Amino acid sequence: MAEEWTDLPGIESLGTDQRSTARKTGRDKRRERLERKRKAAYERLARATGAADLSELFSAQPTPVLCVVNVGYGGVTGATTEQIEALVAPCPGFARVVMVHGKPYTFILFANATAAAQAHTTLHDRPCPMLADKSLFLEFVRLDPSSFTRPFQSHLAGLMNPSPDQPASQESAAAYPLYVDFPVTVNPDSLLKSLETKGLYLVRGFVTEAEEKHILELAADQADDAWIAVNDRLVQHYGHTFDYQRKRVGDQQTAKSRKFPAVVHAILNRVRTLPVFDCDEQSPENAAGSPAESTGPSPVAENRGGAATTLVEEVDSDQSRYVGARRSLPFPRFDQLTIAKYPVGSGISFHSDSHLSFTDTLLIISLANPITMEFRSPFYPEADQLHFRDHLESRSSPATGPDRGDDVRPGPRGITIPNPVAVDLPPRSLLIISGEARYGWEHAIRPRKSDLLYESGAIRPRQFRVSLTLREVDHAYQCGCQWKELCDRFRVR
Ligand SMILES: O=C(O)CCC(=O)C(=O)O
Ligand SMILES: [Fe+2]
Repeated sequence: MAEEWTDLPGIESLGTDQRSTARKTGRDKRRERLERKRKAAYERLARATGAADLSELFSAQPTPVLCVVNVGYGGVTGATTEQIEALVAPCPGFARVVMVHGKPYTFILFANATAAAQAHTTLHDRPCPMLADKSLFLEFVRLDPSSFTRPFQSHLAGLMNPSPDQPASQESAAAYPLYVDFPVTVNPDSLLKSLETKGLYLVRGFVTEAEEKHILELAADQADDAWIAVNDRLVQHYGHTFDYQRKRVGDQQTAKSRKFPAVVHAILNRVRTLPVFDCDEQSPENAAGSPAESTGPSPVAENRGGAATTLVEEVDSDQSRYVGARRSLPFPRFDQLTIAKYPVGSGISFHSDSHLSFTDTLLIISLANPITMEFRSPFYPEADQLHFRDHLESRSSPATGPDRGDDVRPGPRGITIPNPVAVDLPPRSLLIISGEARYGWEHAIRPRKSDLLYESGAIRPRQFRVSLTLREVDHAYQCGCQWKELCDRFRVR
């Protein structure tokens, strides 16, 4: 099948233009740019599908399904189902668009291979005015079981032929749960509870509406030049700066202010009363945001997710405040605050907050709008999503969730934490990242324009979000954790 692949348009010409820059015309340069984009798009698709050879996925012969290699749903350079539908609607034999949320590609289904071939001729490798003149790269999808993932294949087969005497449906693609490869949003409390065993706690509704309003107003009042642009988000540091180049804590002088806003102190004083914290550890006066006092090594600097997180007692109290395990985490002397503004589409790449710069236990407060944060760990195998789905299938309310069940095999019940795992952060929530979740896992917010909600199966468009991240500077600048691959003490400094 490799020969088939080399016949695919455009692939042979990758990187072949070696002429000197001096003699390049504007047209040559445009062509080169396009070739680079094409190469990157096919490489991205190979990574996203895990295909060793793209001939496993694509056919040189027309089939009724086209894959748009370089347009996915809602990413920064993505599109919506409706945009792609509008683009292909004039093509004879067009049936429907299928976008796999969170993936960089799109499928277009046609009544037959001839119709797909015509659309290929019309659209492939041509600038698309509806998508800011982006050139689309289209391939015919192989319709045998090795193509793409098996679950996707079975969904695709169902879509193409919903019943023997019914033609392929024209319904909106959003009605179909084609999200099999996408890490689901974790809202079931049972799964959140199992994440607590890793040191991750989500406290919904922790910040009051009045506090939220106050902080959002404070943020809105700041002049544009008071914010530092870090990729697509904007940040301000209090207490200490953070140097994103060197990936370590910076000085106090260049921080926006050495003092935290008063409202943050009020919130921190409530945080320390949560059952996860060992309340008697420190007095409230020097517990929160007193950078001038925090010059010696922290009493919790050696904790590193170790014995102090021993489970003491289950607490099953007021749902709106906190439900979780009582632990004896020492309460850090939080002295570094980052306020971040996330415009729609922006995120933060996977990272473990500097082990050397900060002690155990980080806080993330979400304001204004929800966002999905993902956690992954190199210390666990990539999760078998089917096991996780088995668990979800076993929940009692199948009617409220999307129909994900048609290829779920009977499997072990109980909770398997997926890797990566997605946690939805509602506005006014507090996320506590401690112990293994802090040292042995990385977290990220994917830069995209929407999140997929497991509970409803809905796609939730992103909206502007503000976060507060609170950490304790480790003045000893040391770490002895066991999670070496994620520890910056092993990075060249
Ligand atoms: O803003 C957030 O929600 C996360 C920020 C974060 O992970 C960080 O600054 O290290
Ligand atoms: Fe972080």
